[in-house]
Amino acid sequence: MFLPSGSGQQALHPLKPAPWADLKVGGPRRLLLLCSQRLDKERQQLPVWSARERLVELVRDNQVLVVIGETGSGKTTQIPRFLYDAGLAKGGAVACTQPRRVAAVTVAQRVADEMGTDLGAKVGYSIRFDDRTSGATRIKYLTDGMLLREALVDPLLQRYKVVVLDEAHERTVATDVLFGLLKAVCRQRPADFRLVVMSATLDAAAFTRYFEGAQAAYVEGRQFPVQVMYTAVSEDSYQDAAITAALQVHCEEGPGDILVFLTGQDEIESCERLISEAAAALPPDPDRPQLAVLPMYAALPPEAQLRVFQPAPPNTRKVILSTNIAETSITISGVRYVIDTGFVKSRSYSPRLGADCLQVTPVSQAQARQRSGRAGREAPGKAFRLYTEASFQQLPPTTLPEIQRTNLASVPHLPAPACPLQLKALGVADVVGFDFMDPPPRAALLRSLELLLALGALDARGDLTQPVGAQLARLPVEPMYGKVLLASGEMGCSVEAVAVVAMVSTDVVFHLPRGKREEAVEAHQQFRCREGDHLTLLAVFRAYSDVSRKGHERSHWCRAHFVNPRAMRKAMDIHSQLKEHLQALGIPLVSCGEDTRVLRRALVAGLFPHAARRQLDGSYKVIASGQAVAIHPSSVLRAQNAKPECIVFNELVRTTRQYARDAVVVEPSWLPELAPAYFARQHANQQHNGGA
Ligand SMILES: Nc1ncnc2c1ncn2[C@@H]1O[C@H](COP(=O)(O)OP(=O)(O)OP(=O)(O)O)[C@@H](O)[C@H]1O
Repeated sequence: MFLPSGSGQQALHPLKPAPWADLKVGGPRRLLLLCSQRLDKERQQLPVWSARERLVELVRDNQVLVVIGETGSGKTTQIPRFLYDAGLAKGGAVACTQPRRVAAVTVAQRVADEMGTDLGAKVGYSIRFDDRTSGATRIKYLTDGMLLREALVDPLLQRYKVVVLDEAHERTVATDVLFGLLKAVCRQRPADFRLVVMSATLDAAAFTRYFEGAQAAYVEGRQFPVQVMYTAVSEDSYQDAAITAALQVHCEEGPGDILVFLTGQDEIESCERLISEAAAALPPDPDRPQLAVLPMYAALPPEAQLRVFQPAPPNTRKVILSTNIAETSITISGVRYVIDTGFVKSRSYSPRLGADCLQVTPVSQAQARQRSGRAGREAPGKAFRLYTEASFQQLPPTTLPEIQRTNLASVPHLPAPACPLQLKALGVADVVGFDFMDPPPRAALLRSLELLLALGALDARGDLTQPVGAQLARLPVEPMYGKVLLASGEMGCSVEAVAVVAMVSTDVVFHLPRGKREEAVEAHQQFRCREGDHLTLLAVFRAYSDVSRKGHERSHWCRAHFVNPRAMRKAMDIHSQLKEHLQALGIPLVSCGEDTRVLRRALVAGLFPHAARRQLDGSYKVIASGQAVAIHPSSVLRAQNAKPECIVFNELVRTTRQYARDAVVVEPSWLPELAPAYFARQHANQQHNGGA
């Protein structure tokens, strides 16, 4: 690997803002038909097209079909439609699940374009807090978590005649729970329900064994070849290697956009800066296009994510720096080159911490193949793996199912919490004995049941409690936050609690633009609340709500205060949905005004498993696990001299050390008062283990 010669010697003009920034996805109605005619030709070139009659026949004849086909062969966009066109959804609809929200949205848009209809009409999508479907929707792309939520009110999924579980290799907790539920639905609806399980990288035998009697179908061929390249020797720093490789491709390869897989937002932001700077310093070359660097990660506002999908303007090459959210299902038009660092940030349970943490780990071979697959969607492509071929061979063939590596009590991306809570709400009495394809570790299940017990969602017999457990299962937030909402109703601060939960559920609120960081920090100062991040977010919410909705006043306010306007719009939307949920559950909406004590007590009532206490040396320890944590650098509590004695926090993140993110100051005496059974048990365990 080498940097293009002469780099860093001469500064070029900085990049101009991308002119496609304001484009909207979708187009005028009259263009739809023309567009769909062109797309019809494209879909007929896909490998699944020639297999369509056989696939439809197999689905007709078999209740469960496992489809394996190369990335880009057309599974996601075509198979749901084949089944719909063949009448297999008659009297109902086809649901197609996706592990990621961005995939559900963009694939639905593509299929709507191909069918010449508006999104939300015959084809729609449903993701948490965003439903784009109507009574006319017959093909619905949705996250697997959303299908689980639907199963809560409609356990036999009567509205669907066919469910397609796509990207089944990803094995999120939600998909694994769905496997078990759908197996039961198959048993109970033998005549009018069909299940299709799809992936490019799947152990078909394991699936046909699990879904007894299932057939497997292989779709041969891929549309375009992808040449895979490895490094000759191992790289010391995958970030440096990624930057070098991106510039190398830019300088040496023909036209086409570049998709780089990194692990997280911080890393993406620093690489974005470094690549832009290095590109600006390249020696002038009239034949070389401009470089536009675009980030792509889950916390990015949806509109910013969709910008990645807009074509680059003439004479510009896009470099998209993405986490694994661009790894499966999606097609980013124009991408011909993939740079795979070989790493991913994934959530796993740390027995040492007694909690989940995000850790950078090597990808599996299946993930590496999915990543490479993003390069050959519209033309032949190249994938540059920043590791040696020998290292690839040593990677695990598939990713360990999330259900086997996480704390099941709080899987944050599940819209309704925790699979044990979901399962209980779905009427599964014996969660430990549930027909999981790969059962989670018994200890993890028991731990999550324990947490649900501590939250009052289960009783001592392990049954769902009424009303608390049933209410928690219906709220579209993690059970700990659900508990905050329920407690806030009783304590008299639900107006504030709903706002806080909406704010922690939206995207990153505070905007710190490069070059204006100090100005932004200064502008944020007025919201800072000494008592913690939740109250700071509440202050932003209140200030924003006070601004008139007329004209562009709210946008102006956001700009002046360096607040992300989309995050605020999303928070307002979540806020109104949560309010509706609380009203439906009969929870009163009452305000505590300026009495933050009441609100902080409500936060303790739900977040008590995430309580940490200051030690003599000024460090913190999580009370439940005894592990050391530091308050996250982004927290308002870091800016103060006095360290609070006790905090509760949203989540643990592990970078160079363990951090507690989003923390609020609480009084230690509230913990045993508001969660007596939990802290009595903790105390007993510590005595038993000889701890302090
Ligand atoms: N938004 C889009 N823009 C342009 N082309 C697209 C788009 N979506 C799909 N395609 C085309 O359709 C092909 C098939 O996409 P599809 O997602 O159905 O494949 P797949 O077999 O499900 O792949 P994967 O396993 O990677 O998800 C792509 O390779 C691409 O050529």
